Amino acid sequence: MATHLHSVPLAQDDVAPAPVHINVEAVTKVFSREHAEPVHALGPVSFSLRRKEFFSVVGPSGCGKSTLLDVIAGLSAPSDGVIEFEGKRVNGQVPDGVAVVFQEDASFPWLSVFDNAAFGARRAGLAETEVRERVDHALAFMGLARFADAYPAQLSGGMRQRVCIARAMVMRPRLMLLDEPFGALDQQTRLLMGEETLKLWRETESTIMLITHSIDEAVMLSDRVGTMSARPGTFIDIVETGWSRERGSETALDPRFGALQSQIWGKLRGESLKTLGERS
Ligand SMILES: Nc1ncnc2c1ncn2[C@@H]1O[C@H](COP(=O)(O)OP(=O)(O)OP(=O)(O)O)[C@@H](O)[C@H]1O
Repeated sequence: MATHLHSVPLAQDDVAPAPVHINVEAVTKVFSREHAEPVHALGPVSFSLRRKEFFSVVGPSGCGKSTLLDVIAGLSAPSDGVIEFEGKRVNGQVPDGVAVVFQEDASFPWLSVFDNAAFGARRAGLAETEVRERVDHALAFMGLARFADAYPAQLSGGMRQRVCIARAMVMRPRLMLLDEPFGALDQQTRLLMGEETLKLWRETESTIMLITHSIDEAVMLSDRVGTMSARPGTFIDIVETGWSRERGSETALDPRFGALQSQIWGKLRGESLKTLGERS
Protein backbone atom coordinates (compact mmCIF):
# COMPACT_ATOMS: atom_id res chain seq x y z
CA MET A 1 0.00 0.00 0.00
CA ALA A 2 1.53 3.25 -1.19
CA THR A 3 0.57 5.28 1.86
CA HIS A 4 2.53 2.94 4.13
CA LEU A 5 5.74 3.85 2.37
CA HIS A 6 5.78 7.10 4.31
CA SER A 7 4.15 5.88 7.47
CA VAL A 8 5.90 6.82 10.67
CA PRO A 9 6.01 3.84 13.03
CA LEU A 10 3.68 4.06 15.98
CA ALA A 11 5.16 4.18 19.46
CA GLN A 12 5.49 0.72 21.01
CA ASP A 13 2.38 -0.28 22.91
CA ASP A 14 4.30 -2.42 25.37
CA VAL A 15 6.48 0.42 26.71
CA ALA A 16 5.53 1.25 30.29
CA PRO A 17 4.10 4.77 30.70
CA ALA A 18 6.79 7.23 31.76
CA PRO A 19 6.41 8.83 35.20
CA VAL A 20 4.83 12.24 35.68
CA HIS A 21 7.40 15.02 35.33
CA ILE A 22 5.29 18.12 35.72
CA ASN A 23 1.93 18.25 37.40
CA VAL A 24 -0.35 21.26 37.06
CA GLU A 25 -3.37 21.22 39.34
CA ALA A 26 -6.22 23.72 39.10
CA VAL A 27 -3.88 26.59 38.26
CA THR A 28 -5.29 30.06 37.60
CA LYS A 29 -3.69 33.42 36.99
CA VAL A 30 -5.43 36.72 37.48
CA PHE A 31 -3.47 39.90 36.79
CA SER A 32 -4.55 42.82 38.94
CA ARG A 33 -4.15 46.24 37.39
CA GLU A 34 -4.18 49.74 38.80
CA HIS A 35 -7.39 51.67 37.97
CA ALA A 36 -8.69 48.81 35.79
CA GLU A 37 -10.52 45.51 36.09
CA PRO A 38 -8.30 42.51 36.88
CA VAL A 39 -7.52 40.24 33.90
CA HIS A 40 -8.38 36.60 34.38
CA ALA A 41 -5.69 35.25 32.01
CA LEU A 42 -5.61 31.54 32.73
CA GLY A 43 -7.45 28.54 34.06
CA PRO A 44 -8.32 26.75 36.13
CA VAL A 45 -6.11 24.36 34.19
CA SER A 46 -4.97 20.87 35.18
CA PHE A 47 -2.72 18.50 33.25
CA SER A 48 0.52 16.63 33.61
CA LEU A 49 3.53 15.94 31.43
CA ARG A 50 5.34 12.63 31.34
CA ARG A 51 9.11 12.50 31.63
CA LYS A 52 10.78 12.82 28.17
CA GLU A 53 7.49 13.81 26.58
CA PHE A 54 7.26 16.41 23.78
CA PHE A 55 4.09 18.39 24.45
CA SER A 56 2.92 21.33 22.34
CA VAL A 57 0.32 23.91 23.20
CA VAL A 58 -1.78 25.76 20.64
CA GLY A 59 -4.52 28.27 21.39
CA PRO A 60 -6.03 31.52 20.19
CA SER A 61 -4.06 34.70 20.57
CA GLY A 62 -4.15 36.07 24.12
CA CYS A 63 -5.65 32.91 25.64
CA GLY A 64 -2.95 32.58 28.30
CA LYS A 65 -0.31 30.30 26.71
CA SER A 66 2.68 32.38 27.74
CA THR A 67 1.11 32.94 31.14
CA LEU A 68 0.87 29.16 31.57
CA LEU A 69 4.50 28.70 30.55
CA ASP A 70 5.62 31.47 32.90
CA VAL A 71 3.90 29.97 35.93
CA ILE A 72 5.27 26.50 35.12
CA ALA A 73 8.76 28.01 34.79
CA GLY A 74 8.36 29.72 38.16
CA LEU A 75 8.77 33.12 36.50
CA SER A 76 5.46 34.23 37.97
CA ALA A 77 3.38 32.77 40.78
CA PRO A 78 -0.07 31.34 40.05
CA SER A 79 -3.04 33.07 41.68
CA ASP A 80 -4.37 29.68 42.68
CA GLY A 81 -3.48 26.02 42.27
CA VAL A 82 -0.29 24.00 42.47
CA ILE A 83 2.55 23.18 40.06
CA GLU A 84 4.95 20.38 40.86
CA PHE A 85 8.18 19.64 39.00
CA GLU A 86 9.69 16.24 39.83
CA GLY A 87 7.42 16.06 42.86
CA LYS A 88 8.49 19.43 44.30
CA ARG A 89 6.29 22.49 44.35
CA VAL A 90 7.32 25.29 41.98
CA ASN A 91 7.28 28.46 43.99
CA GLY A 92 7.97 31.63 42.06
CA GLN A 93 11.55 30.61 41.15
CA VAL A 94 12.89 28.71 38.13
CA PRO A 95 13.66 25.23 39.49
CA ASP A 96 17.02 23.58 38.93
CA GLY A 97 16.81 21.52 35.76
CA VAL A 98 14.41 23.85 33.94
CA ALA A 99 15.40 26.08 31.00
CA VAL A 100 13.24 28.57 29.12
CA VAL A 101 13.65 29.86 25.54
CA PHE A 102 11.53 32.83 24.45
CA GLN A 103 10.35 34.06 21.09
CA GLU A 104 12.28 37.27 21.17
CA ASP A 105 15.97 37.09 20.47
CA ALA A 106 17.45 36.93 23.96
CA SER A 107 21.11 36.83 22.95
CA PHE A 108 23.39 39.41 24.56
CA PRO A 109 24.79 41.61 21.77
CA TRP A 110 27.96 42.47 23.69
CA LEU A 111 28.98 38.82 24.16
CA SER A 112 30.44 36.44 21.59
CA VAL A 113 28.44 33.37 20.57
CA PHE A 114 30.65 31.27 22.85
CA ASP A 115 30.15 33.57 25.84
CA ASN A 116 26.43 33.81 25.15
CA ALA A 117 26.14 30.03 25.22
CA ALA A 118 28.29 29.86 28.36
CA PHE A 119 26.35 32.56 30.21
CA GLY A 120 23.97 30.44 32.31
CA ALA A 121 26.54 27.77 33.11
CA ARG A 122 29.08 30.35 34.29
CA ARG A 123 26.46 32.10 36.37
CA ALA A 124 25.57 28.75 37.95
CA GLY A 125 29.24 28.46 38.97
CA LEU A 126 30.27 25.49 36.82
CA ALA A 127 34.03 24.92 36.49
CA GLU A 128 35.42 26.62 33.37
CA THR A 129 36.72 23.36 31.85
CA GLU A 130 33.23 21.86 32.20
CA VAL A 131 31.67 25.02 30.73
CA ARG A 132 34.01 24.87 27.72
CA GLU A 133 33.29 21.21 27.11
CA ARG A 134 29.54 21.73 27.26
CA VAL A 135 29.58 24.88 25.12
CA ASP A 136 31.77 23.24 22.46
CA HIS A 137 29.33 20.35 22.29
CA ALA A 138 26.22 22.57 22.22
CA LEU A 139 27.63 24.85 19.52
CA ALA A 140 28.67 21.88 17.38
CA PHE A 141 25.24 20.35 17.90
CA MET A 142 23.48 23.53 16.82
CA GLY A 143 25.83 23.96 13.81
CA LEU A 144 27.44 27.06 15.32
CA ALA A 145 30.98 25.81 16.02
CA ARG A 146 32.46 28.04 13.29
CA PHE A 147 30.74 31.07 14.77
CA ALA A 148 31.98 30.73 18.35
CA ASP A 149 33.87 34.04 18.14
CA ALA A 150 31.20 35.92 16.19
CA TYR A 151 28.80 38.41 17.79
CA PRO A 152 24.99 38.20 17.52
CA ALA A 153 24.84 41.18 15.14
CA GLN A 154 26.86 39.13 12.62
CA LEU A 155 24.30 36.29 12.66
CA SER A 156 20.90 35.72 11.07
CA GLY A 157 17.75 35.59 13.23
CA GLY A 158 17.67 31.79 13.02
CA MET A 159 21.29 31.54 14.12
CA ARG A 160 20.69 33.89 17.05
CA GLN A 161 17.78 31.73 18.15
CA ARG A 162 20.07 28.69 17.91
CA VAL A 163 22.50 30.49 20.23
CA CYS A 164 19.68 30.86 22.77
CA ILE A 165 18.80 27.18 22.46
CA ALA A 166 22.51 26.28 22.82
CA ARG A 167 22.61 28.39 26.00
CA ALA A 168 19.67 26.41 27.37
CA MET A 169 21.21 23.11 26.23
CA VAL A 170 24.46 23.85 28.08
CA MET A 171 22.49 23.80 31.33
CA ARG A 172 21.50 20.17 30.59
CA PRO A 173 17.88 20.87 31.51
CA ARG A 174 15.51 18.04 32.27
CA LEU A 175 12.61 20.26 31.23
CA MET A 176 12.76 22.79 28.38
CA LEU A 177 9.99 25.36 28.06
CA LEU A 178 9.91 26.92 24.60
CA ASP A 179 7.68 29.95 24.11
CA GLU A 180 7.11 30.25 20.34
CA PRO A 181 10.89 30.24 19.76
CA PHE A 182 10.62 30.08 15.96
CA GLY A 183 7.80 32.60 15.58
CA ALA A 184 9.97 35.30 14.03
CA LEU A 185 11.70 32.99 11.54
CA ASP A 186 10.90 32.35 7.89
CA GLN A 187 9.09 29.12 7.03
CA GLN A 188 12.11 27.13 5.79
CA THR A 189 14.27 28.09 8.77
CA ARG A 190 11.35 27.28 11.02
CA LEU A 191 11.04 23.77 9.58
CA LEU A 192 14.77 23.19 10.00
CA MET A 193 14.65 24.49 13.57
CA GLY A 194 11.80 22.06 14.27
CA GLU A 195 14.02 19.20 13.13
CA GLU A 196 16.90 20.51 15.26
CA THR A 197 14.59 20.63 18.25
CA LEU A 198 13.60 17.00 17.71
CA LYS A 199 17.29 16.04 17.55
CA LEU A 200 17.93 17.99 20.73
CA TRP A 201 14.99 16.34 22.44
CA ARG A 202 16.25 12.87 21.52
CA GLU A 203 19.85 13.58 22.48
CA THR A 204 19.15 15.28 25.82
CA GLU A 205 16.14 13.16 26.77
CA SER A 206 14.57 16.25 28.29
CA THR A 207 10.86 16.86 28.54
CA ILE A 208 9.78 19.65 26.19
CA MET A 209 6.77 21.93 26.35
CA LEU A 210 6.48 24.08 23.23
CA ILE A 211 4.09 26.94 22.65
CA THR A 212 3.39 27.52 18.99
CA HIS A 213 0.91 29.22 16.69
CA SER A 214 1.49 26.56 14.05
CA ILE A 215 -0.74 23.50 14.12
CA ASP A 216 1.58 21.80 11.59
CA GLU A 217 4.60 22.37 13.79
CA ALA A 218 2.73 21.08 16.85
CA VAL A 219 1.57 17.92 15.07
CA MET A 220 4.95 17.27 13.46
CA LEU A 221 7.00 17.58 16.63
CA SER A 222 4.86 16.37 19.48
CA ASP A 223 3.80 13.28 21.35
CA ARG A 224 0.70 15.19 22.44
CA VAL A 225 -0.85 18.48 21.41
CA GLY A 226 -3.00 20.44 23.83
CA THR A 227 -5.54 22.93 22.46
CA MET A 228 -6.52 25.81 24.72
CA SER A 229 -9.81 27.68 24.88
CA ALA A 230 -10.15 31.43 24.46
CA ARG A 231 -9.08 33.41 27.58
CA PRO A 232 -9.09 32.40 30.37
CA GLY A 233 -7.31 29.46 28.75
CA THR A 234 -7.97 25.86 29.74
CA PHE A 235 -7.33 22.71 27.74
CA ILE A 236 -10.36 21.80 25.65
CA ASP A 237 -8.60 18.92 23.90
CA ILE A 238 -5.38 16.96 24.22
CA VAL A 239 -4.53 14.58 21.36
CA GLU A 240 -1.89 11.88 21.26
CA THR A 241 -0.09 11.80 17.89
CA GLY A 242 1.34 8.30 18.26
CA TRP A 243 4.64 9.13 16.44
CA SER A 244 7.74 7.20 17.40
CA ARG A 245 10.73 9.06 18.89
CA GLU A 246 12.61 8.66 15.59
CA ARG A 247 10.48 11.16 13.73
CA GLY A 248 11.16 14.15 11.55
CA SER A 249 9.48 16.27 8.91
CA GLU A 250 8.38 13.07 7.12
CA THR A 251 5.57 12.82 9.70
CA ALA A 252 3.79 15.36 7.48
CA LEU A 253 3.49 12.61 4.86
CA ASP A 254 1.82 10.21 7.26
CA PRO A 255 -1.85 9.64 6.40
CA ARG A 256 -2.81 10.45 10.02
CA PHE A 257 -1.16 13.89 9.88
CA GLY A 258 -4.12 15.52 8.14
CA ALA A 259 -6.63 13.95 10.51
CA LEU A 260 -4.73 15.28 13.53
CA GLN A 261 -4.50 18.74 11.95
CA SER A 262 -8.25 18.77 11.27
CA GLN A 263 -9.13 17.63 14.77
CA ILE A 264 -7.02 20.40 16.30
CA TRP A 265 -8.23 23.08 13.88
CA GLY A 266 -11.81 21.96 14.50
CA LYS A 267 -11.41 22.84 18.19
CA LEU A 268 -9.21 25.88 17.70
CA ARG A 269 -11.36 27.55 15.07
CA GLY A 270 -14.32 28.17 17.38
CA GLU A 271 -12.08 29.52 20.14
CA SER A 272 -10.25 31.81 17.72
CA LEU A 273 -13.59 33.15 16.46
CA LYS A 274 -14.58 33.96 20.05
CA THR A 275 -11.33 35.90 20.44
CA LEU A 276 -11.92 37.79 17.20
CA GLY A 277 -15.49 38.56 18.26
CA GLU A 278 -14.21 39.99 21.54
CA ARG A 279 -11.97 42.38 19.61
CA SER A 280 -14.41 43.57 16.97
N1 LIG B 1 1.37 41.46 33.27
C1 LIG B 1 0.15 41.48 32.78
N2 LIG B 1 -0.78 42.34 33.27
C2 LIG B 1 -2.05 42.35 32.80
N3 LIG B 1 -2.50 41.53 31.85
C3 LIG B 1 -1.63 40.65 31.33
C4 LIG B 1 -0.27 40.58 31.77
N4 LIG B 1 0.36 39.59 31.06
C5 LIG B 1 -0.56 39.09 30.22
N5 LIG B 1 -1.75 39.71 30.38
C6 LIG B 1 -3.00 39.41 29.67
O1 LIG B 1 -3.30 38.05 29.91
C7 LIG B 1 -3.85 37.47 28.74
C8 LIG B 1 -3.05 36.26 28.33
O2 LIG B 1 -1.77 36.68 27.86
P1 LIG B 1 -0.70 35.68 27.28
O3 LIG B 1 0.47 36.49 26.85
O4 LIG B 1 -0.46 34.59 28.25
O5 LIG B 1 -1.46 35.09 26.02
P2 LIG B 1 -0.91 34.19 24.82
O6 LIG B 1 -1.89 33.12 24.61
O7 LIG B 1 0.50 33.79 25.09
O8 LIG B 1 -0.98 35.25 23.64
P3 LIG B 1 -0.27 35.25 22.19
O9 LIG B 1 -0.69 33.99 21.51
O10 LIG B 1 -0.84 36.45 21.54
O11 LIG B 1 1.21 35.32 22.43
C9 LIG B 1 -3.89 38.57 27.69
O12 LIG B 1 -5.18 39.13 27.70
C10 LIG B 1 -2.86 39.56 28.17
O13 LIG B 1 -3.18 40.86 27.76
